[in-house]
Amino acid sequence: MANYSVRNQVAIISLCSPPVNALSSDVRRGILDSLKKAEQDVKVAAIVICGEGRTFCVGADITEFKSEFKTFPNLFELVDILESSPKPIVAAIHGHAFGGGLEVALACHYRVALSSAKLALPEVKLGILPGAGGTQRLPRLIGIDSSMQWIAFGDEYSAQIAANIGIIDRIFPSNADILESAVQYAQSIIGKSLINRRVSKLPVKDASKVSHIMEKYKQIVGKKSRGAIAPMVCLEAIKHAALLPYVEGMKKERMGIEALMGSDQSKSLIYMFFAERQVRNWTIPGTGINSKNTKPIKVEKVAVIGLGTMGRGIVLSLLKAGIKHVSVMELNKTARENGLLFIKNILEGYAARGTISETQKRSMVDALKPVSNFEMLKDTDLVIEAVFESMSIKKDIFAKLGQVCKPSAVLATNTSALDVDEIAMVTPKPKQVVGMHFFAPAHVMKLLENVRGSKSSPQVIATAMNMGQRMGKVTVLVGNCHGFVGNRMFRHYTVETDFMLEEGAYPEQVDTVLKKFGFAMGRYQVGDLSGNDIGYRMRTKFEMTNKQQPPGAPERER
Ligand SMILES: CCC[C@H](O)CC(=O)SCCNC(=O)CCNC(=O)[C@H](O)C(C)(C)COP(=O)([O-])OP(=O)([O-])OC[C@H]1O[C@@H](n2cnc3c(N)ncnc32)[C@H](O)[C@@H]1OP(=O)([O-])[O-]
Repeated sequence: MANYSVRNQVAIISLCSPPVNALSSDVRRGILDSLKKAEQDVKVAAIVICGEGRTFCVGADITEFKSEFKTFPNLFELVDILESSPKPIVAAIHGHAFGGGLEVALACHYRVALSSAKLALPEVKLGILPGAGGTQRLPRLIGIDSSMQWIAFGDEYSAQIAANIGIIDRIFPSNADILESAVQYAQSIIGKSLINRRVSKLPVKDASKVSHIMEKYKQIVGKKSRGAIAPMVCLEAIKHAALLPYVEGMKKERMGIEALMGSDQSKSLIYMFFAERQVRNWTIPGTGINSKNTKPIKVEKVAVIGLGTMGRGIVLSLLKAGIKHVSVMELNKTARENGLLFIKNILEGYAARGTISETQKRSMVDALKPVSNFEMLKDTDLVIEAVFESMSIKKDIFAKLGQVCKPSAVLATNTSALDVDEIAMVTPKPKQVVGMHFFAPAHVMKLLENVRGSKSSPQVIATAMNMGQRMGKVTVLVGNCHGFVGNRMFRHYTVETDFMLEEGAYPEQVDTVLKKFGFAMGRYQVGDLSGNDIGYRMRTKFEMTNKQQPPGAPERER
């Protein structure tokens, strides 16, 4: 749906489809009907398209993909109708202009945005390409090179970056009223020629360099998006913008999206998109307790115990989440020094690449508080233990934490398989204990498995879930059983790869095939990173490794 009103010669078309103004068929129809009204009204001299609520528009409605091409106007028809309007149209962007939302904005004659707005063409992350002119209009505005960067990786950019490269015409402060500012802007452009404002009519500036740029991105995409089909199809579509007239380029873009939509890769990525959102709505089966009716405990001070591979990654995740007080406890002096150095080097790297500013880097370093004894953790809100995977060591630590930490402190164990209830029982308040199972390297991997012990209180669970979301993790609540969910799934994968070793393959051969298929790391590389000894200890503990078996006995018999 879209609402229509007129203010001082300016027609306002506001997208109204909470929560994110996705371009469903109703919204597209609403825009078209409003546009007709504005064009027919002689008192209207300019048009503003904006979004109601928290955002401008996040793109096509993913739930309607199956019928996307069937209902008029579909998005690729709508953008051409908008661009050919005889009255100037200004896109007023706040929140997000993503995917089809940005493509609508590119079809408008002017684009203004709040400085806090974010822009992206993230279709590639759904296994498709921008199919409403994005691959044809963006290169005409910002060139082939930047377009390949934006479209083949789908990352989001700030309004300021978008303004610097020519997508946004005017930025307003983040606290400005976007609609009021856009209406004033629209009044200022009334009567101006639209000749250079229709992006599809512009030439592509760096068109002559397309082959060279294409080669560069093919190399990058081949490494960064191994096995993914959509990024290469995106590059091809952008190449056509340089080589073909707009109308022909659009035909190629359409062929690209039709080929990708409905592919297994796209179906899986769309499934993931919704699944990642669904897990935020956690529930404790059979109790009526859920994310909606349980509040997390306020967490300002966090401590991490252990600065090995996992601990370092967890500390970095907390710093990136903006936690201002992260105590790090590692009794071994060399491990402590190495760990802190590792963390600082990673932060330096982020700052050098521009992922964080120098000021953010300094405040993250300031947030690091090395501590040398348990007493120093007494006013910590959340402690995450990330030491060696040994029940006796963990029990020892939790017994001490139970003595020194304040009663409301949440005590989390980063175990990958151990019984959270057994750990909790050594503390005076087992309801404060929960599992937070990170995956190595914890500052990179998006998955966090929070383990609900039989005594964990709803508030403690809510706190762990909330902290995961603050860290930007896909945070899943699971029950307490051997290997939880992640490692139970991973086990089937490792069993099959281990069969291959038994049948004569080398670990590096197995890894090469897996990486070629699209895995970021091979299975044996993962083992080296997280420590093969951990798996060995688990198997031994559960008597799955029978030392009486002769060498060469297949894994299923060991
Ligand atoms: C021909 C077509 C060509 C075109 O090029 C194709 C496209 O545009 S493809 C599209 C290209 N665009 C994209 O890929 C952008 C996809 N969206 C995003 O990346 C994030 O939503 C965004 C970062 C924008 C906001 O993050 P946030 O503030 O944390 O908010 P949130 O993420 O929690 O979402 C809130 C609710 O909205 C739901 N929902 C969201 N988007 C869509 C959608 N497009 N559709 C339907 N639903 C959508 C989401 O499931 C959730 O529902 P629930 O029931 O409450 O769980």
